[in-house]
Formats: sequence, C-alpha cells, structure tokens
Amino acid sequence: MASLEFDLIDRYFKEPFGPLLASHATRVPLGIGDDCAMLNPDPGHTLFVSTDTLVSGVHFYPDVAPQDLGWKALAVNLSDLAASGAEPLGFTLALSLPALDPAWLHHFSDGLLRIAQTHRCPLVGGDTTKTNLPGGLSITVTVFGQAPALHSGFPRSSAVEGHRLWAQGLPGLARIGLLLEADQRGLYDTVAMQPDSAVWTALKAGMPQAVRLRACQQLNCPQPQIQLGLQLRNLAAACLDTSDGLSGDVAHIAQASQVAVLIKESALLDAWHRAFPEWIGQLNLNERQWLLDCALTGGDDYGLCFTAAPTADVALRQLSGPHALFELGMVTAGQGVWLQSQGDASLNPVPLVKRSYTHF
Ligand SMILES: Nc1ncnc2c1ncn2[C@@H]1O[C@H](COP(=O)(O)OP(=O)(O)O)[C@@H](O)[C@H]1O
Ligand SMILES: Cc1ncc(C[n+]2csc(CCOP(=O)(O)OP(=O)(O)O)c2C)c(N)n1
Ligand SMILES: [Mg+2]
Repeated sequence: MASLEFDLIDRYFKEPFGPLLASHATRVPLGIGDDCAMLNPDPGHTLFVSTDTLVSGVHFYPDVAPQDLGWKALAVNLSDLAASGAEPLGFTLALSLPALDPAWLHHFSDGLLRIAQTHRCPLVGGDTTKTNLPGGLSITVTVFGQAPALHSGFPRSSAVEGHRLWAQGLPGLARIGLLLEADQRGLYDTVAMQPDSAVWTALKAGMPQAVRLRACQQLNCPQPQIQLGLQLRNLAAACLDTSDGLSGDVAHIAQASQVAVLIKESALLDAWHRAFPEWIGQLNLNERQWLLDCALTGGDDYGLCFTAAPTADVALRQLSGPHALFELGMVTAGQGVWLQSQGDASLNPVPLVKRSYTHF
C-alpha cells in the first residue's frame, strides 16, 4: 500500500479513534497498524461476531450526509449485537471508495467516531481500497461483542407456544423517512410498494414536521438498542433487529422455531397513536391501512423484536416506557406469520404475504 493510503488511514481513522482504542487496551491489546488486531474478551465471556455492508444506491442515496453514513454503518452492526444481548468490544471497517475526497472522509469519520464513542466500541482495524465502479461506494463493518458464557444469544429458534411477542420503537417510521427522501429526489416510484400513490400524497400533505424529522432521523441515524439488549438477557427468548421489515423478520423466528407468530394490528396502530396522537387521530381508514402496511413491511427500522414467556411480563412492563417497548402479539402452535385485523371479533388471523425488502 502506498503512502497516500497510510496518510488517509492515519488522518481519518487511526488518529481520531486513538483515544477510544487506548481506553480499551485490556480488551484490545493490538489495534490499527498491525496485520491483525487482538481481541481479549473478559474472563468467562463468549465472543459474538456480525457483519453488514452498506452499498451506495442500495442502502443509501449517494448524496446522503457523510456524518449520517458513518453513524449508520456502525449502527446497523451494533443493532445485531443488541439483538443478541451482547456488549460491544470493537469493530473493523472495510471501505471501497470511488475517489479520495478529504471533506467527505472527514465528515464520515466524524459520524463514525460519534457512535463509536456513544457505545464504547473502538475501531480495531480494516481495509481501504479504490473501486473502479463510478459511485460504487461500499462500506462493510464487522462488529465484535461479548456476553457471559451462559448467555444464550437469543437464538431465533427459541420461541415456544405461549410466548408473547414484543416490539420496540415505531415499526414503519424509517420507511416513511425513505419515502420522504425518495420523493425529494423525484424517486418515489422506485421505492413505492403500493402502486397507488394517492394515499401517500394525502398523508404527506397532512404530515406534521415533527413526524417528517423523526422519520428521516430513523432512516439515516438509527439508534442501536445495546442497553435494552443487555437488559433483556434473562427475559427474552428469541430476538432479532428489524432491518428488512417486521413481518419478514418475524417470519425468521416462526420458521426457525417451527411456530406460528400472530401480530395484532391494533398493537401497531396503538404504538403509532402513542407517538403522534394528533396526527394519527385524524387519519382516515385508507391512510391507517397504508401506515399499517408500512409498519409490517417497511425496513430500515433497527428496532428489537423478541418473544418472552408471560413470566417476564412484569419486568418487561417496567422496562417498556424508556425503550418504547410494547406487546405486539403472541406465539402459537402452527407455522408462519399471521395478522389479527383490527376489531376482528372472530379472532380469525389472516396469513401475511411476505413482502419485506429482498435484495434479489
Ligand atoms: N455471504 C454470507 N456468508 C455466510 N453467511 C452469511 C452470508 N450472508 C449472510 N449470512 C448469514 O445469514 C444470516 C442472515 O443474514 P442477514 O439477513 O444479513 O442477517 P441480519 O439481518 O442479522 O444482518 C446471518 O446469520 C448471516 O451471518
Ligand atoms: C436508497 C435506498 N433504497 C432502498 C432502501 C431500503 N432498503 C435497502 S436495504 C434494506 C434492508 C436492510 O438491508 P440488508 O442489507 O438486508 O440488512 P441486514 O438485514 O443484512 O441487516 C432496505 C429496507 C434504502 N435504505 N435506501
Ligand atoms: Mg446482514
């Protein structure tokens, strides 16, 4: 590697992240600058590893603020640690850049450092290459975490009949952010799932500024739920973070555990109502149904969704306020994900078509 790359790595990654790395000297005895980093989990702890890539044009618009992109690249990975109940140890960063843009790198490094400091997760190494694809920016983060050896890691296969289904955050909020961002760029049609945009047009016209801001914030700067993941260690069974869309993500639990999972429409609408009472209160039936579709199938939220035995109810209700945790449904015998419609007295669940985000 030539010296220009060394300069780039020193200036934007080694130096700014140095103090954070130094404060983790016991857990990371070797960091940036050697062939490998060394990780040293606490005694009696198990190592957790996860990796996620963000690709320009697929996961973000090329003109997104570089600070936000730095934040999001680590956030989506920390979110996987949260969903496993693991505590961050450090991360690596693999960057493929179409060009060397110092201002862009400065802001990217800034956003990345802010979230790394927030979650005490040092950058321990990485790789930097040029890509010859114009605009082919790609960012891969691999995150390492730890948990006491006895901790299960909340495997998706551990849901059982009789568990309740819990969710955190506001499913669908990031999808609204994506639609707003797409709209601004004249790209609504490329991300719309519903063929008819009339409902969106009406919804958008009446959408308060506070909703717009929170939705774009959720899309661009998701908050990984590390603290909640740790608090769930003795309470949750199967857990995941919602990246592709709630119904498709929950289907992974149903499939891995060979159970059916029932989602209550009313629980989703109530969560939206608690967050934005005035706005939701004035929506018509079509608009509520449209919002529900967003909540069930929109991705990018990075909230936690998990099953837990009813014996955990009291403890989970105590946690619920600060984390925006709510009961979303239940686990029953059977297969797949089912939707209990609002006001359906016959309790006749409707199978959900799996319409979450898929890459291919
Ligand atoms: N190219 C790959 N090679 C090996 N394992 C993979 C690959 N891509 C995804 N996986 C694994 O498949 C599972 C599902 O991946 P993914 O949907 O990306 O999960 P997540 O939403 O948690 O990021 C994970 O356990 C992940 O490690
Ligand atoms: C420009 C743009 N178009 C579309 C989307 C929507 N989107 C892209 S990837 C994705 C799913 C999450 O990404 P993935 O790589 O599947 O994450 P993982 O499940 O591996 O964590 C979503 C909802 C977006 N965020 N930005
Ligand atoms: Mg992934």
